[in-house]
Amino acid sequence: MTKQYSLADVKTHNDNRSSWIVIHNNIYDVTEFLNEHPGGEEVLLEQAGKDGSEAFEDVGHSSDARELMIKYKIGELIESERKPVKEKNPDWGNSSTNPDSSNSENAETAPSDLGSSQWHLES
Ligand code: HEM
Repeated sequence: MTKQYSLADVKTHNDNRSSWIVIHNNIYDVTEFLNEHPGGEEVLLEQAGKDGSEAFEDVGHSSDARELMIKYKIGELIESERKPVKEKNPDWGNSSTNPDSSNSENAETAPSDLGSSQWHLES
């Protein structure tokens, strides 16, 4: 059974002794993950005790990251506090980067066309 918590519950876990973060109505206990997070513990602590969905999406986390989260899930928000989830496509690149604009006239890094065929991920 998935446990349910309110935002008020989450709010009490807002430092490095206990860090809970809400992402898309799920609650994650990232206390043990703080010093493993590739993005650093600072950013996690900044979101600890609250809803970090937007911050999480802004980073454009990989699907690996999304898999990894499952491990830290401890529950869900109570129904009355859930928000509609606007998930971005977890695929490479998203809305803001249109493949059409890969008109590599302005080739920043690739030396002629020997470079990687993969398009450049700004993050
Ligand atoms: C349980 C929650 C989270 C997990 C499992 C997680 C996991 C990861 C992973 C695996 C990466 C490496 C890059 C990637 O695979 O996308 C990453 C990078 C990063 N994460 Fe998270 N993350 C979580 C929450 C957050 C939150 C709430 C923020 C808030 C801002 C955040 C900010 C970042 C940043 C800034 C980077 C570095 C991006 C870069 O250096 O290019 N993460 N995270």
